[in-house]
Amino acid sequence: MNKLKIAIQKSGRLNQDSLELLKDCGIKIDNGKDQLKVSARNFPLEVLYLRNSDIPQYIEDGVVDIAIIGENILIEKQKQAEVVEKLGFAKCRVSLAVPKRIEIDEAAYFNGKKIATSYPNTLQTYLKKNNIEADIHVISGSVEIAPNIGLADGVCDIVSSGSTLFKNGLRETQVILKSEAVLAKNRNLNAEKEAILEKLIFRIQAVLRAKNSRYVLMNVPTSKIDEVTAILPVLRSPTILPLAQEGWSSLHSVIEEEKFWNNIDALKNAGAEGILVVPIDKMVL
Ligand SMILES: Nc1ncnc2c1ncn2[C@@H]1O[C@H](COP(=O)(O)OP(=O)(O)OP(=O)(O)O)[C@@H](O)[C@H]1O
Ligand SMILES: O=P(O)(O)OC[C@H]1O[C@H](OP(=O)(O)OP(=O)(O)O)[C@H](O)[C@@H]1O
Ligand SMILES: [Mg+2]
Repeated sequence: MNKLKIAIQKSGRLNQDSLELLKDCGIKIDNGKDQLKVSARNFPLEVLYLRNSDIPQYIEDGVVDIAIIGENILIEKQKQAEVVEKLGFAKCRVSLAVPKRIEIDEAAYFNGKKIATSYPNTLQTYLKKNNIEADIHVISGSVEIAPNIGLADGVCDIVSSGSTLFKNGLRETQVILKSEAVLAKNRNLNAEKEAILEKLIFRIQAVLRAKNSRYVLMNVPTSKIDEVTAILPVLRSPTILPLAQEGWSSLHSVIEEEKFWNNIDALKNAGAEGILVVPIDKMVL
């Protein structure tokens, strides 16, 4: 049987979350610490553990069919690949930063300046779009140290919490792009592989949807059911069961976690009590 080949980062920030996602999709694979290629035990999927920066080329060449990768790397490598699903982890941005003492915020500051980066294509595209002529100095890591050792006037690198910039006395001035882990695919998959991919995407979407949602149960005076229901942005309509105590009902529903917190006061004011919030494993609409 035809198998879909998926590239996963061998080690690094994406590795664990990628494997976890496949596991949550019910796909059983052995950990590839020593192996570079492992077949899933219960799904037509072959996992290849690769270096992040090599993956875009492998997708374009069809060495792998799909991959879990940071969208910023896909953009940087400028290879043929299609993003099919955003996965919600490894959220970061690629930004320009300067030493704190520089008080200029305008991108034009970088005219005639030297910028250290591991993302030369992303930076070049940004500079060109903004008519800035700067000298790009490519380094493969520890970019944030460059201004302190006199290697560059500024940096272009990944920022998440901002603590690496802070520790190195730098200040973020421009966000060039925002990124998160994505599922990307080769543009010319055959019909059989497309069918397997569709099954995988179906599972991934069920997992991601469930991650953001909660099952809520609450006790509500039966006379207040309409009022409480109006507050809850529900899937279809809530489940309502009578409580043993006369005049009270138990109301069950599914709600996005953020909306739950935004509506909690309104729910209580409307008479809901004994509110339970339960995680959901998978969610198929
Ligand atoms: N601090 C961060 N916070 C959130 N996401 C990040 C952060 N740093 C990197 N990322 C994202 O995670 C991806 C993997 O980062 P990681 O540092 O593990 O690998 P790498 O050094 O880019 O690649 P390689 O596997 O080639 O060594 C990046 O491409 C980016 O999309
Ligand atoms: O804003 P922060 O939360 O501090 O994250 C940003 C840092 O994270 C990444 O480095 P990483 O830790 O992946 O090390 P690496 O350079 O060895 O890849 C990135 O290159 C930044 O240096
Ligand atoms: Mg890194």
